[in-house]
Parts: sequence; structure tokens; C-alpha cells
Amino acid sequence: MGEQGLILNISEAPVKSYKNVQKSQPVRKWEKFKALTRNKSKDASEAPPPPKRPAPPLSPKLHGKKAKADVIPRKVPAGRSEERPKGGRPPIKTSSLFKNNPELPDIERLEVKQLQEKVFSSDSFSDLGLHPHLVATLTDVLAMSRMTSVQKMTIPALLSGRDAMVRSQTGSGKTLAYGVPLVQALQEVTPKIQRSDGPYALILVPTRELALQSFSIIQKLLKPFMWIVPGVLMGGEKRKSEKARLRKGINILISTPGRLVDHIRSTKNIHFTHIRWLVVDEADRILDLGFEKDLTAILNALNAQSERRQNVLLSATLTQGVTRLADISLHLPVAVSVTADPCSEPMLEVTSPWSSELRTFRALLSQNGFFSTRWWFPCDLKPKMIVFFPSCELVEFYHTLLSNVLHLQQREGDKAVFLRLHGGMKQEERTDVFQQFSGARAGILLCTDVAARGLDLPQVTWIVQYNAPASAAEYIHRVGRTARLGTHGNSLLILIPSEAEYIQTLVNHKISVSEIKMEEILSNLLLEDFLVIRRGKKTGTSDPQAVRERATVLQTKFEDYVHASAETSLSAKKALQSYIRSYATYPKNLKHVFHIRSLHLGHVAKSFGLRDAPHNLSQQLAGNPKKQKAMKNKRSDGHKTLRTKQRFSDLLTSEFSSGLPPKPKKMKMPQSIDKTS
Ligand SMILES: Nc1ncnc2c1ncn2[C@@H]1O[C@H](COP(=O)(O)OP(=O)(O)OP(=O)(O)O)[C@@H](O)[C@H]1O
Repeated sequence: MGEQGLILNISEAPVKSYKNVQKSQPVRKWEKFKALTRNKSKDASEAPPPPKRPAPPLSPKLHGKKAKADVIPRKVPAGRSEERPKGGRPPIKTSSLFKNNPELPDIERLEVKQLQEKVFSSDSFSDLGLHPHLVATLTDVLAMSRMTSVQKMTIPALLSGRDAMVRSQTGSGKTLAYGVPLVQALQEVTPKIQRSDGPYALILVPTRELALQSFSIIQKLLKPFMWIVPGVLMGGEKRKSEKARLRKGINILISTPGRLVDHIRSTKNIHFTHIRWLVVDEADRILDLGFEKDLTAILNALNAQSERRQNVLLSATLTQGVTRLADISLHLPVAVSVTADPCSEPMLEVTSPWSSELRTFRALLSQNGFFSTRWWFPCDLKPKMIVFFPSCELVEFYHTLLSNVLHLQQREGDKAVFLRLHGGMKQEERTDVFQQFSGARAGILLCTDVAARGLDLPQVTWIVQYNAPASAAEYIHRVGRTARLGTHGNSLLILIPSEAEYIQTLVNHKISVSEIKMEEILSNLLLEDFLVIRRGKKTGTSDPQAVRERATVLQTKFEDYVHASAETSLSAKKALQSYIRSYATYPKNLKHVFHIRSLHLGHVAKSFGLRDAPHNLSQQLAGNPKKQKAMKNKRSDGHKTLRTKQRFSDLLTSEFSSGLPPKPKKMKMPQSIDKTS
């Protein structure tokens, strides 16, 4: 459909409530419609009036609702009359994004005393009595002159042989806070460490990308100490090649917990007789992900084979759950917290000490306007943006859709690209994307929470959260991918009106967010010439009608793409289903905020480029009903149907899995810890 050929039916002012919508007169609408299309085309004035539609739903409930669409006449460009079908023009459906939306509620601005952390200290690495080659690597190779506050507090404690529990803001340099003393200690070991000795240090991280990143930092620190060999085990790689590397010998082993447990069980060549360090980075996340059993197995293996070792737990958010791990793994630990007033701030409270250079926003969007709005923010020049989604399906769907439909403007010669990262991708592809985005000056990375923790992606200017994360801790870590080490950054959390109470959850954790109005977000559309429908018409920077027109053109482009083939529309439906399912994964304490009943299926469907709310969604996605029936019978013949909860937990852990086939169901995991060290 040519964009020039569209005539849009866009209401001049947002409808205030459902009540008002019911009262509106079809005749008045037709008058408005005529006024809008006047002088545009003779054909248009001859078009029949829009058909009378049933009243919109009064309550925004999920079941049986249909998205609204306006039927408008097609304006055919001059010289293309042969394309007109006999008997008049076929109607074209366009979205009415700005109709039938309930009024957006005002959220009271809640005062929050945000915690502040000073990022840098005035001390340098050379003050610590480190090996001169290590200092030279830090200052000359890594170009770091001063220590950060967390490094200043942690490094001396670890050099003195203490265990530590470390909390400091995201992007404050925690990796070097443990990496520097670790390398300093291992290069001092006499006689010199041999490769064949096996691991002296074990670093556990929750994701594969973080494993790679930590490996690369440790590798840099080890440049002057070539006899110490680092190695990474992270799933997604061939087990055989990992076994071979283990056989040759790895002295600093960086791994995700699941993969390590797998090797502990199945690889003969892995032993921990020399282990002296255990580092658990993102400790709270490792516990969240259900890796507790894996951690127990790892601790038991270490305790059985080694004597006293140093243990370090780190995160920007150390939660209560970590105390259990601290109890079983730490020996008289030093508690490092860089927050300005540590006395008033309990160490294990999820709060957000943040850089003053970070601006955090939230926007309330009507469910209906959700779609276009989400995509046009913040289209500043050359954005380097990460957008978080609740599931792999959503990432896949939006990545395909946006890459195909949006021609991000090559303003100033910079083409923004869409990248994707989630747990369902092959490891090589994940690594490629991670490296590509890391090195890019601009781009938009669509991802799941697999990228929320620890990743140090330089110069990210915006974080957008398509969905609210399930906890304040995850909010902090997602946002923490920007404004690292005192640099500037922005974040936006997108909510629909029924989710407004989520703000209180953030406030309870001392997280403050400012409001951005939906109109402000949409006004970015005025920068985009490819959405112009009336050439030659000058638009001001705040012309609400022009903004609505462009939002509607954009939405129509999305809908046209989705409805172009059975395949694209099926993937939209799958994504919609996945979004609805993601609602069921919110924890109990947030169920009242994220209730599936508050979703208006018709409006949500539009966010997926679907013109109407699909009927019998789950049946459509299940495919052939005969096959379905056969499956049902099979299950009733003895195969247990997966319980919903289990399916969701499988979905979540698959994001962070070891990449290996599932463990045999009946295997008993060791529950007790031998606290021998
Ligand atoms: N002393 C320093 N001087 C300059 N840059 C530093 C210093 N220490 C660390 N950095 C840089 O700061 C960035 C953030 O470090 P790092 O990833 O270790 O932060 P983090 O606290 O672990 O973050 P997160 O909580 O998100 O995992 C990295 O690019 C790192 O190279």
C-alpha cells in the first residue's frame, strides 16, 4: 500500500473515556472524516459513510474483545486507475490508535531519596603494593589511573586474605575489584603454578556472555604472567572440546554453574585439589535462577578436595537469599558497601545506589497506542539502545518486524541496526551479536534478561524496558547497562495504565523515576519523513494531529507486514501468546499489578500488528486439531501434561541453561553442605 495513497481517519482529540465513546455519533464522525479528507480527492467524497459499529467494550477484560479498525476508502494515485477493482474501491483497514482509549491516570510523584555512590576514589593502583607488571597492565594497557571506590575498599581486604561480600552500583568496576587481588595472589604462588595443577580459582557467573566477558578481563590481567592459564566453560560449546581443555589444565576457571556441575559429574579430568579462590559474581541472580542446587553440588565438590580458600560474593543487589549462601560459603567476611551512608543502609536491602549521570523515566501508554509508541522512543540521533523483553519469542518477533518495516533514518550517515540476543539462539550467534553490539557506535539490541546482568557494553545511551521486570533488583541491573562508571545514560520503563502501581514497588526500593508523556515520545515521529502522508504540509515540532497521523501510518505499516502472509501473522500470534503468558510469571507480590484480566486483548493484539484480537489463540497456535487430539490422548495414556508453572520455569531457566540436554529426572542432588573450609 503506497503511503501517499492513504487517507487516514484520525480523531482530532483523544477520547476521554469509554463512556464518551459510546455517546459519539456516527454522523458527526462522518463530518469529521469529510473535513479531514476535503480537497484531498474527489473520490474520497464519493465514498460511502463508514459503517456503524457496535459500541466498544465497557470494561477492559481479556476475553472476547476485538480490536477496532476504521474502514476507509483507498485513495488511488493518479494514473493508477487500472488497479481499481470493478464496482468501487475496496476498503482498507487502518488502525485507530487514538480512539477508545481510557484516560491515562495521573500518578502521584513520590519523593525518593536516591542513594548516591561516589564512583572514583583518589587512590591509584600503584599504592597497593601490587606486582609492578600488574600495575603496568592496569595503567598502560587498560588505561586506568585511579581505583574506583569499590576497588579501593575491596582489593586491600582480599589481598589480606579475607573473604568478602561486595555490593556496589552497576558499572563501578567490581570485576577488577576481585580480579586484581586474585591475579596478584596467584602470581605469588611458589613453586610457580603449573598448568597441569588444574584450577586455583573458580569464578561463577550466571550467563555465558558474562563468562566470556570476565574471561577476557582476566586474560588481560594475566598477560605478564603467562604461566597462569585462564579458561571458560559456558554451555553451548561442544562438551568434548571443553573436556580436552580441562585435561590440558585451566588454572582460573570461569563458568556458569550448570555447565560446571555437568563436568563435575561427567568429566574425569576435573579436580579441585589446588583451589584457593571462589568468586560468585551476580550472586543473587545465580540463586534466583534456581542454581542453588548446582551451587550446593559445586561447594561440596570444592570442600571435599581443597583446604581453606578465599570466597567472594558480589552484586549490585545483594538480597536476603544471599545470606544463606554467605552462611555456607564465607568465613568471617568483610562487608563492602560503597553507599554514602552504609550505617543507615542495610547491606542486604535491594536499593539502587546510582550514578548522578543516570536519568530514569517511565511512561504510561494506553494499551492501544502501545505499539507505535514503543517503537519510536527514543529515536534520538544515533541511539545505542537496549530494549528488554519478557521472552525469546517477543525478541524474535519484534526483531523481524522492525528490521523489515522500519527504515531507521540514516541521519548523519549512521544507520542504526537491529540486533537480537536471547537464550534460544546458537552460542556462536550469541557471541557474534554480543561482540558486534559491544563494538558498535549505534544500534538497537532487542534482548531478554540474558543481557541484564554484568554485561559491560560501552556507550549505551538508552535502556528501554518493554515490560516491567519481576523484581526491583532486575530493574536495577537492566538499567545498569547504561551510565556505567559515571558516564551519562537514560532509561525508560514502559507501563500500561493497569500497571501504574508498579512505580510504588520501585519507590519502596528507593528508585525514583520521572514521567515522560506519551505525546512527548510520539513527537519523535515528526523527525521521520518516511511516515509523511501529506507531502508539502509543514508540521511544527508539536503538531498533535501530525503526530497522530504518523503514528497511524507507522501502525498501518506494521499491520500490513504482519498480515502479508500466514507465516508472519502466525509469528505475531505466537508473540502475543508469549506476552500474555509472561504475565503469569510475575511473582505473587506483583500479581495484583500484572493481572491478565486487565489486558484488553484487542488493544494488546495491535501491539503485535494484529488488526483483530485472535479468537481461540491457543488452538490456532497448536495447529492441526486432529494432531492435538492425538496428543491429548497420548497424554491421558500415561504421559503427564506439564503443569503451567513448570513450563514457565523451564522457559526461564532455558535462558541461562548449561546448553546441555536436560538432566535425568530422578537424579538426587546433594542437599547438605560440608562446611569444612
Ligand atoms: N579503575 C578504573 N578506571 C577506569 N575504568 C575502570 C576502572 N575499573 C573498572 N573500569 C571499567 O569500568 C567498566 C565497568 O566495570 P565492571 O563491568 O567491572 O562493573 P561492575 O561493577 O561489575 O558492573 P555490574 O554490576 O553491571 O556487573 C568496565 O568497562 C571497566 O573496564
